[in-house]
Amino acid sequence: MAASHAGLQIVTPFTPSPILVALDSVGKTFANGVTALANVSIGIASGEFLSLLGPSGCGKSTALRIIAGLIEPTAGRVTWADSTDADHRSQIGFVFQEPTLMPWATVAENVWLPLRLRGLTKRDARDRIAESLALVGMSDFARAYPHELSGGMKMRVSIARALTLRPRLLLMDEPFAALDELTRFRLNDDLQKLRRQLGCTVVFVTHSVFESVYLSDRIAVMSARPGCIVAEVRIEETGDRDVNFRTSALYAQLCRDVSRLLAGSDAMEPL
Ligand SMILES: Nc1ncnc2c1ncn2[C@@H]1O[C@H](COP(=O)(O)OP(=O)(O)OP(=O)(O)O)[C@@H](O)[C@H]1O
Repeated sequence: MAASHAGLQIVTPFTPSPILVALDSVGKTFANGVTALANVSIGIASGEFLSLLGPSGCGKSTALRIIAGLIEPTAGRVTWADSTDADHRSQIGFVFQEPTLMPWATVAENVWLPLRLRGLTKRDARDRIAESLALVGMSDFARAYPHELSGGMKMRVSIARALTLRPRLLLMDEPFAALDELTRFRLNDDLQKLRRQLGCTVVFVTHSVFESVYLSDRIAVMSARPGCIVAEVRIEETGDRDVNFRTSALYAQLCRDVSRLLAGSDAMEPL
């Protein structure tokens, strides 16, 4: 262990259990010669909230897309602990930075999409659509169109859509980066509740130290490109993550510690 404070543990490396998905020496060099990731190894524990925190361009989205199976790594591999099924897409929900809603379709029709792609009629999907909208507090807007919604509401719909298949793993790529601070805080709180309610595992990409400390059980700090994990920080705070936590001395201390790690990440050896 490299360092320890009340509520924070910096660990090298940390192996949680039971593992849901593991990245083993994963690297990615794109066709244009850009190496986005080098030698990334990390286990994602069932039920944990893991943030990938790093500077812009360090390969966070690339790592997420590799976990999702949207792109293949050029080195190493991704393994799912308890499944030999080659296609894990049905176990994954993906939330992008933009809500990416279909503008011509209602909120309910947007949330129906993943079920529709699996052959469910709107009638068959009705209960699941209603449940998913209720989870994100959007039941009253089922018939609205995206242009009638605020940015935060669109993101709620995008999260509802990602949850319709009740994924084991929710992958979120800077979902709140474009939102104003108050909306972001509210969605952070609601995401905490959702995660507790559904018990799903979350991998969350962000370059916000504050957001990562507020939300995570563990933060993987990445260095600039080619991205690799240089530190893993475990947030030991087990109480509610709420306004009291956000305004506490502990939270301020944790943010300071993680900021320092991030600032020094380029000089650190990969884990
Ligand atoms: N399809 C692609 N082809 C070529 N290069 C790519 C491709 N996708 C990403 N890259 C490059 O890989 C590097 C990592 O990109 P990535 O989007 O994963 O970083 P990031 O950490 O998520 O960045 P940000 O925080 O700004 O979203 C960048 O230099 C980017 O230009």
